[in-house]
Formats: sequence, structure tokens, C-alpha cells
Amino acid sequence: MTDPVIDNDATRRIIDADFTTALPKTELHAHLSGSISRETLSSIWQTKKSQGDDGALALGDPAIALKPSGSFPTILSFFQIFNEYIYNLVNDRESISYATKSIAEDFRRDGVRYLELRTTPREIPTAGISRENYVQIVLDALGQYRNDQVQMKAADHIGIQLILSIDRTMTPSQAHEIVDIASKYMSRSRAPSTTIPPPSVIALDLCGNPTKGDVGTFTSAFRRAKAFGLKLTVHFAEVPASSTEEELRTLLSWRPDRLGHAIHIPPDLKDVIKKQKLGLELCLSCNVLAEMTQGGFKGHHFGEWAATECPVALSTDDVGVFESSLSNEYLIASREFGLGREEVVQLARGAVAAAFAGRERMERLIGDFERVEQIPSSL
Ligand SMILES: CNc1ncnc2c1ncn2[C@@H]1O[C@H](COP(=O)(O)O)[C@@H](O)[C@H]1O
Repeated sequence: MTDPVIDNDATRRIIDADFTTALPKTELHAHLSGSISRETLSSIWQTKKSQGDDGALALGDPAIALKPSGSFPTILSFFQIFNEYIYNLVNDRESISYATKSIAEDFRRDGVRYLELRTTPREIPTAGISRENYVQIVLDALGQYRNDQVQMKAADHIGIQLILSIDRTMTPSQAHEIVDIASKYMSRSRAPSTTIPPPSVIALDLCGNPTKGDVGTFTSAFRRAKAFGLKLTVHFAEVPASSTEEELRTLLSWRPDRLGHAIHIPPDLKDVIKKQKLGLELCLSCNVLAEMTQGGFKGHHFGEWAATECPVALSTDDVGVFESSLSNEYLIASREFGLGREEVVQLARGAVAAAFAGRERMERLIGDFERVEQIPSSL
């Protein structure tokens, strides 16, 4: 856990984990399978083991099979975690549903009040699950979680919407299939809701191993998604190999609403992004621990973008892998970039501005900020 920071204003108010946890937060870049905690993976493994599941037994206990705390994958070894372990363990209705609800609860407990969770619709023939079934299972789990919250009338509830990811290794026809599913499960209601809005698909994402695939093959799928009214976010300039002028111009030609990571951007394209005031999903711990950026936290490009008019949403990316919660990311930002309390609150407000839900849907969260801003130094 990151050390507390003393705000350098006259009141020297402490910015600690209590404060950043209490801060109503918006998480906009979290991959479902990467957000499953080790405890949840262990519990799924134990259940499968007790049912005599040979596949789970062969995988081994996640507490041992996945690297112990404190040791992190680099961007090059990272994708194996999913292909070789998590996708082989979380591979049926029960485990997908349980993992989804556990993630929702983990974010809620960390003080996240609005979450745009993203996931790649997976076909799992061994469990008779099609890509569309996968999306139904996740939406059903989120819907049940939401209904439980409504019933409990929890004050610190979380609203969750879903983003569907297209993986860079997919074929164009698989990408179009995901666009069809996204369009089928998107909400067409613009009405503001006084309770927690039911989950629906809100946007499309492009993700996956950035050293693979040709983004140009997805242009027609992303254009069609935009025409359906889906919002777009793309993983952008994650590694030098995926940061060619050609690739980045292709991605920008889709008119994305937000960019994820946004690391290796040439100066002329930075100007385009600033002019369009695109929302940026920036992941401090993921980028530093996976060695995607240089110069530690202080060298992270967050410092550069926070000074622009682009709304910045600090995000966790894969909290199950990097083990830094969103409240800890705010604490790191405060410590490494010298942010006082007001600036930390402003940062959290900026993330609201980048959300796809729209201002009316985010009203409640904005009200929460007003309450936090009125708290002088009691926390
Ligand atoms: C460095 N950060 C990243 N860059 C690119 N893609 C990433 C990622 N972190 C996760 N994913 C993508 O999300 C999938 C896991 O969640 P879902 O199965 O979709 O829920 C990974 O397989 C990868 O394709």
C-alpha cells in the first residue's frame, strides 16, 4: 500500500488510503478477466478441484501458479496469463458469473461509484457458450448484482456499464459479430435514472497483444459500431510496434471517443488529440510495472496529459494482475505528482467528464463530489 501524502497547503491535510477510498471514483479502463482478484481465482479453483475437475487440477492453485505478489509480468509475458491460465479456469457459466459479481463488489468496496467494465466476448465450446451467450452471462451477473444493491438500498452503490472488446488477433468477421452483439445489447434509453441504471453495452474497445494484428482490418467494424451509436475507445500507442504513424492515424480515423494508455505518440498526433480533447484512460501501475514506460512513476506521461484540456481517467487496467486498486492509483498520483486534496478531487471529477454514460446519468456522482468538496479536513 502506498504511503500517505501530506497536502502542502496551509492545513496540511493528509491524503491517505482512507481519503482516496472515500473519494467517489470512476473507473473507465478495467478488463474483466484481468480484474479478477487472486482470492476469487483461488475460490473458483478450489470449487472446481472439489468437484474433481481435471482441467483445474492440471492448472494448479492460482496462488502458486500465478506469480506471487511483488513480481509482475512485462508487457511481453503478460498475455500468456490469460491464454494459459485464466481462460482455462474461468471457462463456464458459474465461474464467469461468480468472477463478474466478485469484481463488481471489489470495485464497490474500493469506493468506485461508476465502472465501465470491458471484456472480450469469448466462445467456449467445451461449455456450450457462444460469444453472445458470454455477453448474456456477464450482463445477467451484473444485473443480479445491481438488483441486490437496489434492494439493499446501499448508499455507496456502484453503477456498471459494459464495453465489448475486439481482440487484435480476431478476424474481421469475428469483429463484426461482436459489433452485432454490442448493438443488440446496448441501451437505447437516454432517460436519467434515479436508481442505479441497469447494465447494458455502452461501447466498443480494441485491445489485445499490441505486437499482433493489423488494425486496418477492423476499420469497417468500428465504423459500423459508430453508426449504431456505440461509443468507441481503443488501446492506443501501447508499445513502439503499435505506434506507427499509419496505425495511429487509422485508429484516429475511426473517431474514437477515448484512448487507452496513449504512450508512444508522435508530437503531431498529440496536437490532434489535444485539439479534439479526447478522453484518456491512463494506467500508472500497469504501465510502470509492465515496463511499458520509462522513468518510474514520475516519468509517466500522466504528468504531461494532466496539464492539458483532455479529461484524464486514472484507471487500473488489470487490478487482479497488478494489484493496485483505483484508490491506490489516486494515492500514487498524489505522491508522485505532488497533488493536493483539491487537485485529487479535480482529477476524480475529470474522470466523470470522460465517462460514456453522459452527464445526466452521472448526476448522482457529481453530487457526491460536491459533498466531498465540502468536507474540510475531517478525513
Ligand atoms: C497492458 N494492458 C493491456 N493491453 C492490451 N490488452 C489488454 C491489456 N490488459 C488486458 N488486455 C486484454 O484483455 C483481455 C483480458 O480481459 P477479457 O478476457 O477481455 O475480459 C486480455 O486477454 C487482453 O486481450
